[in-house]
Amino acid sequence: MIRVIFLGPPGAGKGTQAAVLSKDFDVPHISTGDILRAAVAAKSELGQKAESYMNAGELVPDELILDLIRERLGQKDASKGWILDGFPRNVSQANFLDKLLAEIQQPCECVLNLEVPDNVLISRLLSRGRKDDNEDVIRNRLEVYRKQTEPLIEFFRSRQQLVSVNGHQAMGSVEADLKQVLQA
Ligand SMILES: Nc1ncnc2c1ncn2[C@@H]1O[C@H](COP(=O)(O)OP(=O)(O)OP(=O)(O)O)[C@@H](O)[C@H]1O
Ligand SMILES: Nc1ncnc2c1ncn2[C@@H]1O[C@H](COP(=O)(O)O)[C@@H](O)[C@H]1O
Repeated sequence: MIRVIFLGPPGAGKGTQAAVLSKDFDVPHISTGDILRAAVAAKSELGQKAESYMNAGELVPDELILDLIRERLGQKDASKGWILDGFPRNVSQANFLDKLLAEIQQPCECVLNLEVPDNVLISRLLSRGRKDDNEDVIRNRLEVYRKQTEPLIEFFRSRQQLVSVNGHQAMGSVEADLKQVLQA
Protein backbone atom coordinates (compact mmCIF):
# COMPACT_ATOMS: atom_id res chain seq x y z
CA MET A 1 0.00 0.00 0.00
CA ILE A 2 1.27 3.47 -0.81
CA ARG A 3 -0.08 6.95 -0.17
CA VAL A 4 1.90 9.47 -2.16
CA ILE A 5 1.58 12.87 -3.76
CA PHE A 6 3.20 13.75 -7.09
CA LEU A 7 4.58 17.25 -7.39
CA GLY A 8 6.25 18.87 -10.36
CA PRO A 9 5.63 21.33 -13.18
CA PRO A 10 3.27 20.71 -16.10
CA GLY A 11 4.81 18.09 -18.39
CA ALA A 12 7.15 16.66 -15.74
CA GLY A 13 5.61 13.20 -16.19
CA LYS A 14 3.40 13.05 -13.07
CA GLY A 15 0.43 11.49 -14.87
CA THR A 16 2.64 9.07 -16.81
CA GLN A 17 4.43 7.78 -13.72
CA ALA A 18 1.34 7.84 -11.48
CA ALA A 19 -0.45 5.57 -13.96
CA VAL A 20 2.41 3.04 -13.89
CA LEU A 21 2.75 3.05 -10.09
CA SER A 22 -1.02 2.80 -9.70
CA LYS A 23 -0.95 -0.55 -11.57
CA ASP A 24 2.16 -1.84 -9.83
CA PHE A 25 0.98 -0.98 -6.32
CA ASP A 26 -2.73 -1.56 -7.02
CA VAL A 27 -3.91 1.78 -5.66
CA PRO A 28 -6.07 4.39 -7.43
CA HIS A 29 -4.42 7.18 -9.43
CA ILE A 30 -6.35 10.29 -8.47
CA SER A 31 -5.73 13.08 -10.99
CA THR A 32 -7.72 16.26 -10.40
CA GLY A 33 -6.91 17.31 -13.99
CA ASP A 34 -8.44 14.05 -15.33
CA ILE A 35 -11.51 14.45 -13.09
CA LEU A 36 -12.00 18.02 -14.30
CA ARG A 37 -11.47 17.08 -17.97
CA ALA A 38 -14.10 14.33 -17.59
CA ALA A 39 -16.48 16.88 -16.04
CA VAL A 40 -15.89 19.26 -18.96
CA ALA A 41 -16.52 16.44 -21.47
CA ALA A 42 -19.74 15.51 -19.61
CA LYS A 43 -20.79 19.20 -19.56
CA SER A 44 -21.61 18.80 -15.87
CA GLU A 45 -22.08 21.83 -13.63
CA LEU A 46 -18.51 21.38 -12.35
CA GLY A 47 -17.21 21.11 -15.92
CA GLN A 48 -19.02 24.25 -17.02
CA LYS A 49 -17.62 26.19 -14.08
CA ALA A 50 -14.06 24.87 -14.56
CA GLU A 51 -13.65 24.99 -18.34
CA SER A 52 -12.66 28.62 -18.87
CA TYR A 53 -10.00 28.46 -16.14
CA MET A 54 -8.55 25.27 -17.62
CA ASN A 55 -8.47 26.63 -21.15
CA ALA A 56 -6.57 29.68 -19.89
CA GLY A 57 -4.09 27.60 -17.88
CA GLU A 58 -5.31 29.07 -14.57
CA LEU A 59 -6.10 27.06 -11.47
CA VAL A 60 -9.80 26.53 -10.95
CA PRO A 61 -11.09 28.08 -7.70
CA ASP A 62 -10.39 26.00 -4.59
CA GLU A 63 -14.09 25.67 -3.80
CA LEU A 64 -14.56 23.56 -6.95
CA ILE A 65 -11.80 21.14 -5.94
CA LEU A 66 -11.86 20.67 -2.17
CA ASP A 67 -15.18 18.83 -1.82
CA LEU A 68 -14.28 16.75 -4.83
CA ILE A 69 -11.04 15.55 -3.17
CA ARG A 70 -12.81 14.87 0.14
CA GLU A 71 -15.39 12.79 -1.68
CA ARG A 72 -12.81 10.91 -3.82
CA LEU A 73 -10.56 10.01 -0.88
CA GLY A 74 -13.64 8.76 0.97
CA GLN A 75 -14.43 6.21 -1.74
CA LYS A 76 -13.84 2.54 -0.99
CA ASP A 77 -10.93 1.96 -3.37
CA ALA A 78 -8.96 4.78 -1.72
CA SER A 79 -8.95 2.97 1.63
CA LYS A 80 -6.14 0.74 0.30
CA GLY A 81 -3.93 3.70 -0.64
CA TRP A 82 -3.73 6.34 -3.38
CA ILE A 83 -1.53 8.40 -5.65
CA LEU A 84 -2.48 12.07 -5.87
CA ASP A 85 -1.55 13.81 -9.14
CA GLY A 86 -2.34 17.51 -9.55
CA PHE A 87 -3.46 18.08 -5.95
CA PRO A 88 -2.50 20.01 -3.87
CA ARG A 89 -1.68 22.87 -6.23
CA ASN A 90 -1.31 25.77 -3.76
CA VAL A 91 -0.68 26.29 -0.05
CA SER A 92 -4.36 26.54 0.89
CA GLN A 93 -5.06 23.18 -0.82
CA ALA A 94 -2.07 21.68 1.02
CA ASN A 95 -3.41 22.90 4.38
CA PHE A 96 -6.83 21.53 3.53
CA LEU A 97 -5.32 18.15 2.62
CA ASP A 98 -3.33 18.08 5.84
CA LYS A 99 -6.50 18.44 7.92
CA LEU A 100 -8.45 16.00 5.76
CA LEU A 101 -5.77 13.27 5.97
CA ALA A 102 -5.56 13.68 9.75
CA GLU A 103 -9.34 13.45 9.99
CA ILE A 104 -9.55 10.26 7.89
CA GLN A 105 -6.35 8.87 9.43
CA GLN A 106 -4.59 8.34 6.13
CA PRO A 107 -1.16 9.96 6.44
CA CYS A 108 0.77 10.70 3.25
CA GLU A 109 4.02 8.73 3.20
CA CYS A 110 5.97 10.92 0.83
CA VAL A 111 5.83 13.61 -1.80
CA LEU A 112 7.58 12.72 -5.05
CA ASN A 113 8.85 15.81 -6.82
CA LEU A 114 9.77 15.33 -10.49
CA GLU A 115 12.47 17.71 -11.73
CA VAL A 116 12.67 18.51 -15.46
CA PRO A 117 14.24 21.56 -17.19
CA ASP A 118 11.80 24.13 -18.64
CA ASN A 119 12.87 23.69 -22.27
CA VAL A 120 12.13 19.95 -22.02
CA LEU A 121 8.74 20.60 -20.38
CA ILE A 122 7.73 22.95 -23.18
CA SER A 123 8.70 20.54 -25.94
CA ARG A 124 6.93 17.61 -24.20
CA LEU A 125 3.74 19.65 -23.76
CA LEU A 126 3.76 20.91 -27.35
CA SER A 127 4.01 17.35 -28.61
CA ARG A 128 1.38 16.09 -26.14
CA GLY A 129 -1.03 18.52 -27.81
CA ARG A 130 -3.88 18.60 -25.27
CA LYS A 131 -6.34 21.51 -25.52
CA ASP A 132 -4.31 23.46 -22.93
CA ASP A 133 -0.98 22.59 -24.62
CA ASN A 134 -0.60 25.56 -26.96
CA GLU A 135 2.28 28.00 -26.52
CA ASP A 136 0.43 30.83 -24.74
CA VAL A 137 -1.39 28.54 -22.32
CA ILE A 138 1.77 26.52 -21.60
CA ARG A 139 3.59 29.76 -20.72
CA ASN A 140 0.79 30.71 -18.33
CA ARG A 141 0.64 27.23 -16.77
CA LEU A 142 4.36 27.38 -16.06
CA GLU A 143 3.95 30.84 -14.51
CA VAL A 144 1.02 29.67 -12.38
CA TYR A 145 3.12 26.67 -11.33
CA ARG A 146 6.06 28.91 -10.27
CA LYS A 147 3.87 31.31 -8.31
CA GLN A 148 1.31 29.02 -6.72
CA THR A 149 2.54 25.43 -6.74
CA GLU A 150 6.33 25.63 -6.45
CA PRO A 151 6.12 27.01 -2.86
CA LEU A 152 4.83 23.55 -1.92
CA ILE A 153 8.33 22.16 -2.48
CA GLU A 154 9.51 24.06 0.59
CA PHE A 155 6.24 23.31 2.41
CA PHE A 156 6.83 19.55 2.12
CA ARG A 157 10.63 19.72 2.40
CA SER A 158 10.40 21.47 5.76
CA ARG A 159 8.35 18.51 7.00
CA GLN A 160 10.88 15.99 5.63
CA GLN A 161 8.28 14.57 3.27
CA LEU A 162 9.83 15.63 -0.03
CA VAL A 163 11.90 13.37 -2.27
CA SER A 164 13.08 14.86 -5.57
CA VAL A 165 13.65 12.58 -8.55
CA ASN A 166 15.24 13.40 -11.90
CA GLY A 167 12.32 13.35 -14.36
CA HIS A 168 14.57 14.12 -17.33
CA GLN A 169 15.42 10.52 -18.11
CA ALA A 170 13.84 7.73 -20.13
CA MET A 171 10.42 6.85 -18.66
CA GLY A 172 11.67 3.45 -17.46
CA SER A 173 14.58 5.06 -15.59
CA VAL A 174 12.27 7.56 -13.88
CA GLU A 175 10.01 4.65 -12.89
CA ALA A 176 12.97 2.68 -11.51
CA ASP A 177 14.13 5.67 -9.44
CA LEU A 178 10.62 6.21 -8.08
CA LYS A 179 10.28 2.56 -7.12
CA GLN A 180 13.61 2.68 -5.35
CA VAL A 181 12.34 5.63 -3.28
CA LEU A 182 9.07 3.87 -2.50
CA GLN A 183 10.75 0.63 -1.50
CA ALA A 184 13.22 2.41 0.78
N1 LIG B 1 10.46 10.53 -19.07
C1 LIG B 1 9.83 11.02 -20.14
N2 LIG B 1 10.51 11.22 -21.30
C2 LIG B 1 9.89 11.72 -22.39
N3 LIG B 1 8.59 12.08 -22.45
C3 LIG B 1 7.87 11.90 -21.33
C4 LIG B 1 8.43 11.38 -20.11
N4 LIG B 1 7.47 11.33 -19.17
C5 LIG B 1 6.34 11.81 -19.75
N5 LIG B 1 6.57 12.14 -21.05
C6 LIG B 1 5.62 12.70 -22.01
O1 LIG B 1 5.49 14.08 -21.68
C7 LIG B 1 4.14 14.49 -21.78
C8 LIG B 1 3.69 15.03 -20.41
O2 LIG B 1 3.66 13.95 -19.49
P1 LIG B 1 2.51 13.86 -18.38
O3 LIG B 1 1.19 14.10 -19.03
O4 LIG B 1 2.71 12.59 -17.64
O5 LIG B 1 2.95 15.11 -17.49
P2 LIG B 1 2.23 15.77 -16.25
O6 LIG B 1 3.29 16.12 -15.28
O7 LIG B 1 1.13 14.87 -15.77
O8 LIG B 1 1.64 17.06 -16.94
P3 LIG B 1 0.37 17.97 -16.52
O9 LIG B 1 0.61 18.45 -15.13
O10 LIG B 1 0.38 19.04 -17.54
O11 LIG B 1 -0.86 17.08 -16.65
C9 LIG B 1 3.34 13.29 -22.24
O12 LIG B 1 3.14 13.38 -23.64
C10 LIG B 1 4.23 12.10 -21.87
O13 LIG B 1 4.07 11.01 -22.76
N1 LIG C 1 -5.76 20.96 -7.71
C1 LIG C 1 -6.18 21.82 -8.67
N2 LIG C 1 -6.52 23.08 -8.33
C2 LIG C 1 -6.94 23.94 -9.27
N3 LIG C 1 -7.02 23.67 -10.57
C3 LIG C 1 -6.68 22.41 -10.95
C4 LIG C 1 -6.24 21.44 -10.02
N4 LIG C 1 -5.97 20.29 -10.69
C5 LIG C 1 -6.21 20.54 -11.97
N5 LIG C 1 -6.65 21.82 -12.14
C6 LIG C 1 -7.05 22.46 -13.40
O1 LIG C 1 -7.00 21.51 -14.46
C7 LIG C 1 -5.97 21.86 -15.40
C8 LIG C 1 -5.25 20.62 -15.88
O2 LIG C 1 -4.66 19.96 -14.77
P1 LIG C 1 -3.41 18.97 -14.93
O3 LIG C 1 -3.09 18.47 -13.56
O4 LIG C 1 -2.29 19.79 -15.51
O5 LIG C 1 -3.83 17.88 -15.86
C9 LIG C 1 -5.08 22.87 -14.66
O6 LIG C 1 -4.39 23.76 -15.52
C10 LIG C 1 -6.12 23.60 -13.80
O7 LIG C 1 -6.87 24.50 -14.58
